Amino acid sequence: MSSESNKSKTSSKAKSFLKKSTNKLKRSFDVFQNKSHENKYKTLDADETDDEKEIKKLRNEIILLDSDEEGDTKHPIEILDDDSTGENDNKEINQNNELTDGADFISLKFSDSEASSGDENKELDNSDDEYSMDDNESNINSDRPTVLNNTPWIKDHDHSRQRELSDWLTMEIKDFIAYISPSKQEIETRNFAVRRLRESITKLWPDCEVHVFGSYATDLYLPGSDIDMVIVSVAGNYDTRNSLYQLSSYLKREKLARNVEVIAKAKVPIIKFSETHSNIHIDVSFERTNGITAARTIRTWLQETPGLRELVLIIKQFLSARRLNDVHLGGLGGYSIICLVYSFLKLHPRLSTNNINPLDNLGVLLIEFFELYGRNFGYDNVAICVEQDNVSYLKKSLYPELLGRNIFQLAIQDPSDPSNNISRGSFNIPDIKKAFNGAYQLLVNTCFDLHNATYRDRVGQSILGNVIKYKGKERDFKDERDLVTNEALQEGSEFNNRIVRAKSRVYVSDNESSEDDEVDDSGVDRLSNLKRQNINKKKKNFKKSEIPNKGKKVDEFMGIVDSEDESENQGAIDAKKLKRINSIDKDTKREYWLKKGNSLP
Ligand SMILES: Nc1ncnc2c1ncn2[C@@H]1O[C@H](COP(=O)(O)OP(=O)(O)OP(=O)(O)O)[C@@H](O)[C@H]1O
Ligand SMILES: [Mg+2]
Repeated sequence: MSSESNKSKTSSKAKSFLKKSTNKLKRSFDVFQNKSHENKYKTLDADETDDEKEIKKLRNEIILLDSDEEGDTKHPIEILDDDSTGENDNKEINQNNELTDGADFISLKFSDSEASSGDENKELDNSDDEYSMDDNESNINSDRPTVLNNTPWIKDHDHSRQRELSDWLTMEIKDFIAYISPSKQEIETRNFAVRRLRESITKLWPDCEVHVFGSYATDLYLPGSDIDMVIVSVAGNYDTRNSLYQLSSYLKREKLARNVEVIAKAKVPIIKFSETHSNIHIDVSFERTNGITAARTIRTWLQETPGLRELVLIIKQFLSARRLNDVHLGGLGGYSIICLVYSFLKLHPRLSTNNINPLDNLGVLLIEFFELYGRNFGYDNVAICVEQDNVSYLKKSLYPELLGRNIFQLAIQDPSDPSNNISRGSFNIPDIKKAFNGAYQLLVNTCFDLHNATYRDRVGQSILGNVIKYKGKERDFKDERDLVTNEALQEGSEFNNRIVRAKSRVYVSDNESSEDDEVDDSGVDRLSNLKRQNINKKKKNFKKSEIPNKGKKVDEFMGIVDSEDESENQGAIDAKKLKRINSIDKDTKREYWLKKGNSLP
């Protein structure tokens, strides 16, 4: 057969594949374009439970944050305190605050009367809108004070001569990301804080390991983001109230922490504090490895999904500026934001068919993100699944474990625990949805206005300014991530590599392998296995039927290695964690072999 006909065969195959996958994706998106879909969000407020009403009430009593105050840098970029003289520091948000009086375009105290304002934007409103744009929002009305001070990222970065507004927006997004990305000094400060805490905590508890997860370990942090740390040990015995209080006293005594708070009664008990040198907020949890696993997954997503970091940081800043990112107040946490953006990008028909380049189309993608989650997403019908190789939408009704008390609750299935809804705490979906819809309209309106403006009027304008609402300290505009290593990111990646190497050495004989065995082959999961084993040891005697009966390398699989095997395994698995696992005490080993022996017929 000629190479020509081969070529045409391949290209028709490729076309048919493209068509099939586009159709599949179109179907996925059809969920949101159901013509008969009835907008039920108008009545969302009425569905609030008493708890939610109470928390809403509380939200209006949030103390204003003062980012300059010693010991509090949690949200240096909060917009709540708009008063540069500092006169209003630490006052409660009251009816005059910009968040409650609707001066921000997301009115947190949304009422029917507010909904009917905004006539000037009527033609852009759709009939379902609960949101109407405030007159003050337009970026380009010359009667208003310049927004230049609030948009430092456009300084010396003028894109006003771009013909396509979407290109301008893409460039502005990139400028903002460079502006908000960490400087060398910020990375060093975070590294130092982690090192200092790790060294001190392992002095107190020599048998523990201190890991970093969350946004610092994934490079998805804003200047004010906290650092999430977890203490893990082979024995798994640090998840007690006693440990919580022991560590919090130690941190205070050693002057490692300020503003220490012990949250003992939560589902995940933690200690919260500010690290004394850096003032960075730290959350320490105990004996939970799922955050480390999640960080590993997110790093992989970032590597394979261009545009993810940019959009996540924009959405994070957007929600943080409106105080809609705090899960304790029903907001959307960092992990949920990542999953929303990731699933959006993976399921975007034009991205998954390689029809457009995400980095060249960040502007359009941002608008589409706001459109999807602000207007079209069927929160009541659709759950999001971000499993490896299976990013998809699920029919919510088939997953009762993901349903919350409210049918409009956002549902994101946790890839490492399918029964966990990552966004279960985010009960304030009505305001989040309004905010996204507001951002959509604001961006569309601003682009429309700028499109019709003269080039002279465009100079010095920003498309993103009112969406971003950045009011933090002036930054140096330097993304210096390539000048200094983020040690948490590096440790995480090294850990990944070790897992890949370890995977190739781990096997169980075919006829004896079980599903459980095959998933649990990472260092972290070995640790979990071992912990589970220890817990079992404490709780019950093994019945014969429950005793593991694995293939010849099951000991390696379980992280339990006899001394003669050690040299071989040590070469492949030089991880500190695994060394620790390998050096578990002889009683555990004996117990394990005993059980193994008992299982023999
Ligand atoms: N509801 C949840 N279910 C399971 N794991 C969660 C949940 N919320 C948080 N986590 C874990 O905690 C980590 C940190 O969560 P967090 O919400 O602080 O996000 P983050 O990426 O660190 O964002 P930020 O920069 O705002 O702190 C997540 O990466 C995830 O591993
Ligand atoms: Mg965090």
